[in-house]
Amino acid sequence: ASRAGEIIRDVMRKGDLGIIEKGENDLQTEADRSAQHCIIASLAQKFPNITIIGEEEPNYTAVNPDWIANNPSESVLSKKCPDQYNDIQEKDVVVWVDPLDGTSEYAAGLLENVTVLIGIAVGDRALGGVIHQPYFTSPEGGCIGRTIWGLQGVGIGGFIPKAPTKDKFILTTTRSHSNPLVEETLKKLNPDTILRVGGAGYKILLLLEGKAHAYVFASPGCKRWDTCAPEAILTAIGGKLTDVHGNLYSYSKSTPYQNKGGVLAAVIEEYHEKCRKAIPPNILK
Ligand SMILES: Nc1ncnc2c1ncn2[C@@H]1O[C@H](COP(=O)(O)O)[C@@H](O)[C@H]1OP(=O)(O)O
Ligand SMILES: [Mg+2]
Ligand SMILES: [Mg+2]
Ligand SMILES: [Mg+2]
Repeated sequence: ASRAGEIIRDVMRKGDLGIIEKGENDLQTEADRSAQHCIIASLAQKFPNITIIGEEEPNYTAVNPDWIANNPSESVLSKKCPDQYNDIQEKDVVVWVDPLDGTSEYAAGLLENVTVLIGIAVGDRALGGVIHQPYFTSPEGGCIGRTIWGLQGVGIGGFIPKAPTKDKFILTTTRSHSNPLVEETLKKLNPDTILRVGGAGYKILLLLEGKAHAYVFASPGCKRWDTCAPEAILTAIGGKLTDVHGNLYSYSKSTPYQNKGGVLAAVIEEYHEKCRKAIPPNILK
């Protein structure tokens, strides 16, 4: 994920984004293509028998050898693998790759919103995930980029979550893909503040930082690669990511890609429940 983050920064630095319109309000850039190539080639080389599903169309040109990441995180490898994973076979693993989440914001120069998402599923369930934020700068300055990971049974790493304030009710939602359903739902939930930012990954970072209580997007639009890594990370610390009905998405290799029931996510289950109960039947329908 961090190698992909370097590629994303390189493309922006060179200035030629190579934008293609995949559909209405749906862009792809050279950074999306190259970052996906890097992640898929790196994973496929090491784990030839897993299934990898990426957002972008596969790119069959030879991969730049410089893009093959081969420097595993020692701090992650030092953790004990929970016994529940001992019998997992490579062929049972599905990796959902969103090489650049927040493409609209990347193209608009809102770079903090950009993340790289890699989610690991076994069977239906999202078990592990990585969110890399390539344009994060620490308040002390210096190091660019941060990587947050989570694995059920282990917890999360790279980040210490903060609890949100109890004095206000803050929601986060889409910046660039709103519609009347999304807006009606937000109105019904009656938050004190709505943080409209780009990317599913970035909204999960806002939840982990305690800047918002819940992520509410009552509309189709997101796909499995947007939510697999976020769901795994939230679940690893007792949080929840579901559709607006409260149902978990399947991440098996045969599942449809569209998250037709929208997104409802929170680190603290109480806030997930509060939002779920307040979504009116006409929206759920
Ligand atoms: N209508 C849509 N068309 C394409 N992608 C969408 C749409 N709605 C959401 N997404 C994807 O979900 C992410 C989160 O949505 P939003 O930023 O609107 O909250 C987007 O950054 C985008 O991912 P990506 O940028 O990887 O294509
Ligand atoms: Mg996209
Ligand atoms: Mg995305
Ligand atoms: Mg993307």
